[in-house]
Amino acid sequence: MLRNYVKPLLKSVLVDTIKAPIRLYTPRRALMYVPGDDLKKVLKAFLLDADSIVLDCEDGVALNKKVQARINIRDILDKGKPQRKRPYDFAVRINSVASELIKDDLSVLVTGKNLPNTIYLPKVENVQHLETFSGYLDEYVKAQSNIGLIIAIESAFALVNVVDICKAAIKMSSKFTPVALLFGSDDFCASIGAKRTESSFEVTYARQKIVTVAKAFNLQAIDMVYIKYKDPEGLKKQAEEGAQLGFSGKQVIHPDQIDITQKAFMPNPDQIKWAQEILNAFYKHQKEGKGAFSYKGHMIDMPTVKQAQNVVDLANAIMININE
Ligand SMILES: CC(C)(COP(=O)(O)OP(=O)(O)OC[C@H]1O[C@@H](n2cnc3c(N)ncnc32)[C@H](O)[C@@H]1OP(=O)(O)O)[C@@H](O)C(=O)NCCC(=O)NCCSC(=O)C[C@](C)(O)C(=O)O
Ligand SMILES: [Mg+2]
Repeated sequence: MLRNYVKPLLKSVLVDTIKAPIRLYTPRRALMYVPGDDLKKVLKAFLLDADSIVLDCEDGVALNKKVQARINIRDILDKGKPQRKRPYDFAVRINSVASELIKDDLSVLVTGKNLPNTIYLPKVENVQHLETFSGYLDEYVKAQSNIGLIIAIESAFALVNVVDICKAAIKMSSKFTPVALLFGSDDFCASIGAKRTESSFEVTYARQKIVTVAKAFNLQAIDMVYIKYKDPEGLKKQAEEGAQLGFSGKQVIHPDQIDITQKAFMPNPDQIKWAQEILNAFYKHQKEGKGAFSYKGHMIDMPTVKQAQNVVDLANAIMININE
């Protein structure tokens, strides 16, 4: 299993020799949606191994089940975050600012003694949406809090505004911290009138823009859903492509999608070893006052060192989760 090969490596190669402080990193390789009104699925989700569990109040829940979804989620929060062998991100997808359901969601979901780790705000179109959300959070969350915020980009207008949205999110955060940009490809395709294809070439620009902007603002980038949940080969291909594009993780809708997706976003043992060697060589050369240096015939400078640090952060975070 994946965990079995990472653990010995972490013990013998990563943790013992790493010289840099381990930075906080919450992995979100698979971000698993669970309709909040469906208690059976909600309870099952906590037995699964997804890095992030998103209890949904939005589009996975029918209009006449929204109240039930809120009640279920609040009940779970009140009992305390369910324990799992491996720590995980407990997220809630509320309804969008434009939906007018958001106040009802927040009035139930963030007014108890326990908050979710992360709020996922769908269909963020512009800076005003964030300001409205931030105002509601100030109104409902009385204590100091630092909830993570996932910002979903799901329309042409949102994509055009994404840089401003990120700039504003980082400045305005009083009760929340932006942690990720997420690509809502189904709504996005509806917004631009694209026809879906097998290769997904119609969303290439949007995917690359979201990754680029996310990384520019030091946020995670979460790739689109693969809706054919009975097609593991297709999922693997799309998940690996997402990892190659630079995404940090991917949205999933079914338990069978978790393992394939998390493997696609997990650095393999060779990559972990490579990253550790680069970091060790970097620290040695820094002490000697050298910036760029040579490693196995390759010129290594800061961008490569940062890539190596990303690999080490992810591997460490998966095994030694620092989320809570
Ligand atoms: C597709 C469905 C209906 C098939 O559900 P099913 O029950 O027919 O499937 P199954 O194969 O029979 O399920 C096997 C077992 O897994 C369970 N199960 C199955 N799914 C889940 C789940 N998600 N969470 C937890 N448990 C789940 C299910 O209850 C069953 O448990 P059992 O063996 O104990 O009886 C089901 O998988 C499901 O409801 N998935 C979530 C759908 C959803 O949330 N969609 C909205 C998110 S995507 C979106 O909004 C778009 C986006 C981003 O905004 C944009 O691109 O714009
Ligand atoms: Mg959507």
